[in-house]
Amino acid sequence: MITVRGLTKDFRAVRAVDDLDFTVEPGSVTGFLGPNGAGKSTTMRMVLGLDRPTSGTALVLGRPYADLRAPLCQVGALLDANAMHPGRSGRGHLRTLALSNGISAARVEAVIEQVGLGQAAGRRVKAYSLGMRQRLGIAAALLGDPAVLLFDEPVNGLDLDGVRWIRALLRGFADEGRTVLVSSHLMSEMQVVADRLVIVGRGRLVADATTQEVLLGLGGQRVRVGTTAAAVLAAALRGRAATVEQVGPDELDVTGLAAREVGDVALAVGAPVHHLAPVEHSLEQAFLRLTGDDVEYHGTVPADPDHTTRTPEGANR
Ligand SMILES: Nc1ncnc2c1ncn2[C@@H]1O[C@H](COP(=O)(O)OP(=O)(O)OP(=O)(O)O)[C@@H](O)[C@H]1O
Repeated sequence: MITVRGLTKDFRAVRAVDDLDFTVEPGSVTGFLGPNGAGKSTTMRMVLGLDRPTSGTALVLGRPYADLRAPLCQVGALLDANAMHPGRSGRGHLRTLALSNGISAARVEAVIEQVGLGQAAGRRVKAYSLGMRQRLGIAAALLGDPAVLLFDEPVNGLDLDGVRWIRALLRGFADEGRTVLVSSHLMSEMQVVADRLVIVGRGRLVADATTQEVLLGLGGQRVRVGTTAAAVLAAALRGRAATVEQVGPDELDVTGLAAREVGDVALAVGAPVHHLAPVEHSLEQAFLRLTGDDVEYHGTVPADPDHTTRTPEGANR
């Protein structure tokens, strides 16, 4: 388990992490999601004792990382796949780590096989592709067979095979009961792999919920209804405490009532219904709604065709 409480980190004038609170439980994959510069890496570094918090705590298995007796056997981490001695072989890199942590050479061979580097283990790291480095970094994280695993952007730069392999690996670790925290700025990736999401923007917690809850707008299921009596229906729905947004001349988005209830209200006020369906949001849309104001660096993007469906009420602030 990873427990983060009131975690804050300032780099001079920059508040990289701002009073974060969240818990990562064993047995599921928790996605740590946020735009570039949101503070994900800094948070992970503090969990791993590599950066000192300005205030607050980050505990692994109930202790600060520095107090763990055999850290490599309790926590495995992949932070930067390029942080390896380029002149060493993959096997040499793992043996050095193993030696300094009392881990056997047999275990080194086992993790080499587990990550599929058998053929390449004798080659120097500088000849490795990014995908091979990621595999080697993951082998290092697995060396001590730890209960807690942290991966910072593990699919960056990987081809589809590599991405699928990582997905299966993360799922397997969670199913074994390990605690798995995996950061990414790729919403589509997290939608596939994460059971829970901790979403940050500008260092602050934006959402902490199951992936399903985030997809449903953090509990606010939305129903889109097409009717030529939009004004009448909107007034009736508001009378039932629903939130209603006109998204087209003959179209309303309704939050706070199920599709069936919206249909019943329409029938009661005699509003003809042309279509009626729950709106499925992709995680990408939910993410943009949640972090829209918290992106550190905005680029210029084409107009969002779905902009009309955005409302602020899904945000958990
Ligand atoms: N060592 C440092 N010195 C000064 N500022 C830093 C340092 N490390 C991070 N920052 C700043 O802290 C903020 C958070 O950065 P961080 O790398 O933690 O974000 P991130 O969510 O991991 O981003 P990315 O997805 O781009 O990796 C940024 O504004 C960054 O510029």
